[in-house]
Amino acid sequence: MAADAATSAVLLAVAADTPDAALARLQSGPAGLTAQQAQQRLLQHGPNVVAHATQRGVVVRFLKLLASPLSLLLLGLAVVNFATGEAWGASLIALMVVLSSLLAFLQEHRSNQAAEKLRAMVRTTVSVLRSDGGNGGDGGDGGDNGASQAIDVPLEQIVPGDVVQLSVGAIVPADVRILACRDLFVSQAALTGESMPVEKLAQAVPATVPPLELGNVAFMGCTVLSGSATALVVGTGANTCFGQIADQLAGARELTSFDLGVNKFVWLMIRVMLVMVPLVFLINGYSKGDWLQALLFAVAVAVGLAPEMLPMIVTINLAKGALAMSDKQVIVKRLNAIQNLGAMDVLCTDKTGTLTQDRVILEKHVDIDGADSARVTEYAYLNSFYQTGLKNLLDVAVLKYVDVHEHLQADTAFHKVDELPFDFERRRMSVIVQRADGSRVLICKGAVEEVLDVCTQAERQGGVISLQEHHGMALGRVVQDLNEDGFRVIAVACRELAPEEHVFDNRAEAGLTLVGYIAFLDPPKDSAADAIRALKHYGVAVKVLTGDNEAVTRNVCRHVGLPVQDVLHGADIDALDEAHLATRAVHATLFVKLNPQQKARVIRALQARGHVIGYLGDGINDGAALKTADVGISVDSAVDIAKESADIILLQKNLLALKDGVVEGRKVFGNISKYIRMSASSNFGNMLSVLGASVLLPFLPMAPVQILFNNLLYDVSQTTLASDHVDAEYLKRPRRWDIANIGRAMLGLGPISSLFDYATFAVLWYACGAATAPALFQTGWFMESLLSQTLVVHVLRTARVPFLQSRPSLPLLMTTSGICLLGLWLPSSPLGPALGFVPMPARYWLLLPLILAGYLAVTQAIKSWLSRRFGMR
Ligand SMILES: Nc1ncnc2c1ncn2[C@@H]1O[C@H](COP(=O)(O)OP(=O)(O)OP(=O)(O)O)[C@@H](O)[C@H]1O
Ligand SMILES: [Mg+2]
Repeated sequence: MAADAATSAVLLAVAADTPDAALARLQSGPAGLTAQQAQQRLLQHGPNVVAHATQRGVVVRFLKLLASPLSLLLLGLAVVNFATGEAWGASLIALMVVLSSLLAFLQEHRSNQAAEKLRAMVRTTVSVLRSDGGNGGDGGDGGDNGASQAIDVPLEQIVPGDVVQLSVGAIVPADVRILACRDLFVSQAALTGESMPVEKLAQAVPATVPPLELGNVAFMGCTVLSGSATALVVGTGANTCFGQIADQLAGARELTSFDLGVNKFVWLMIRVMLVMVPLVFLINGYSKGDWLQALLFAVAVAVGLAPEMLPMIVTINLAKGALAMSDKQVIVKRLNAIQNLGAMDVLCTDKTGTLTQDRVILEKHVDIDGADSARVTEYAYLNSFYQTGLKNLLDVAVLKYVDVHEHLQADTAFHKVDELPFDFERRRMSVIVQRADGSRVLICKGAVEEVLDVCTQAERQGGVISLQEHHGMALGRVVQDLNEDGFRVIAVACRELAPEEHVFDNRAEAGLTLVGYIAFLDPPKDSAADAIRALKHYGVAVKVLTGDNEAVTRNVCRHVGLPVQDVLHGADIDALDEAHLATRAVHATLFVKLNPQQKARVIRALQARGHVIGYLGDGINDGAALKTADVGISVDSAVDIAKESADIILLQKNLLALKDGVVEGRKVFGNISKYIRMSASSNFGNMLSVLGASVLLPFLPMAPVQILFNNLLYDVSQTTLASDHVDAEYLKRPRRWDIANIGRAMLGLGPISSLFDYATFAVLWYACGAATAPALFQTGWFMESLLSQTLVVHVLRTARVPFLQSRPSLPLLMTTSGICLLGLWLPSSPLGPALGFVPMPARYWLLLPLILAGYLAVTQAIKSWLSRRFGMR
């Protein structure tokens, strides 16, 4: 709270200063800081990031992994071992914990670095003034009147005192005091949820209002909607209004269904452990009378059940996936988004630039009867030329009319008075310009319906007619015809202003005279049709969410082969409650005339129906949708706010790259689920065996250290699973966490492994004379258990026939066979006696292959049945 008060105090003080005084207060100057000063302040204030998680030292991060509940539990069990004099057991457990934490740490470190490198490729920068430091630069006032230059600096390296330049589409990089600006409008939606643009000015304001209402301060995380500004950085990182909210939210990052599933699985294992372990302890204690050995045995069983490798397996897989995706020009900003990409079954996308090309051409300029009109182009040109908001593709296309510029002498014969920037509710924008003779005109352009709303009359054949009298139908027909021919249409209107009119806000857009329409060709992208087909093939439905109107969007959909089933309008959406919206949204493929909040609401409605939603967009109006979706996808050329909100960035604006990303996401998911299914079934099987053996045998079925060793070796064999191949059929459908299949694997396959364990017990007891030789029994079961678990990986990793129809990756083949050989060699190795192993008789060696072969064959049969019956993989 102290930081809160201090932060606001500085902001309030600076807001009340004149621009010069503000600069002085922060020991800066109009030319900005020198590079050296910036460097110093970066050390002093730290980087401009709100979450500190990534800043921790290496040691701290490692210790944090060691201190996970699971590791602590295991270390506790090691202490139990140690206290009872079982140094071997204690050190084995400790070794396992350190090994799994170390592997997890190294993987995390490597993947963090890789992810950082990838993130750097799409890093957002801000333009900062740096003085050349001619006047030396320790402390004192910055390079006051020295020369300065603007350089692009990553957002993280901004420091208090920096002078930054803001332009349209930029994210405000920190809490800043506006020093100078032109028609600056920002959206504070990220902070206040309020989506209407707020105008910011450079004048000093008294320090009485709540900070968020300061008219000359722009806050970190806000977006510049129009205009431009030079601003002084006041607070960075956690010392910003946004940083303080983010601090409260830290750790509350929404978990994906996959994260939740993994957590549930871990807890299931822990709960099973809590029931099993006391049971095993009591049975063995009573039946054998040696309570100490019973305790150690129970502890070892507990360790065997603990899924200590899971976090590492997940991280390795994600990191590998991110790297594979970067080869396909897909940059992953948030690793967890990878699973969602694989699970995504609906892709929502905006239209302009995604389904259509980045090239919009002004084709027609007509009056209200559809006859060519030069006046329309002239007015449209003045509007695009003088507006300071984002010059989107439409404006760019208008400004291509260079001869209009010369003919009008747009920059000398006119003088800009004011502007009313575009927003997604009004869907129009106006500029007010003054002619040489002093007369002023307001020129408005925007979506046809929205412009007509504010028109009362129209120009026709040199005269003006009232719109009430004019037949509304005929007016619409010109536009409708153009729309049906695939043109995007923008209406242009104007109003001559009375000399006494001086204050301009959105209310000035009333009583306008419609001048005519400009029509653009917005050609569909060649690759879009292929991509939509490919996504459909992979089980991903595509829906279009656009701010544009129905006719134009239908036309684009037709061209890219997207069948339109049902259309929902922004206005319809507002009228529906959550439940009805969800029902309608599932069937609709087209959502038109949406504002940014409606885009997000449609996504929430689909999510409520259990869909996993991807959203692809690149505009200021896509920020909310990108954050709401399970996986937000943007492109490198998008506005900053879209890039910052997205989880995944496509370096090429090509939907086909997205298909590759989806497949890669499913691979990652596939390999993680393999591990989970295998450990669920083998743990369950082991439990059944241990319980039975505890009841039946007069001695322990396996020595505690042997269980620990077995577990360690099996874990090592699994570390290469991330490299494994995934079958083509698996990749065909969206894959999401499926607890039922894990349950089936556990109950269907676990008992089979137990059955063959009992067969081994019989062989050892009756054929190998183990009834009187506990060490022989224990050695025999150790080998069978390790080999069967490790070999069955090859059966369970695929739904097909292993090796013949589906090959494992080389690394997986190497680790699994390496561990098997090690297991076979161990009893006769120098380490053997220390672990309580003895040499096995010839009969065992004859029967072991039969048991293993039988086990693998039966498992293969049951697995095939399960996958046919339940589509389980
Ligand atoms: N620069 C502009 N000048 C005038 N009108 C505009 C301008 N930009 C957009 N509009 C109007 O506002 C409508 C909504 O714009 P918005 O940005 O929400 O959607 P869009 O870019 O057309 O579609 P999408 O959401 O698919 O990107 C546009 O269809 C257009 O009619
Ligand atoms: Mg857009």
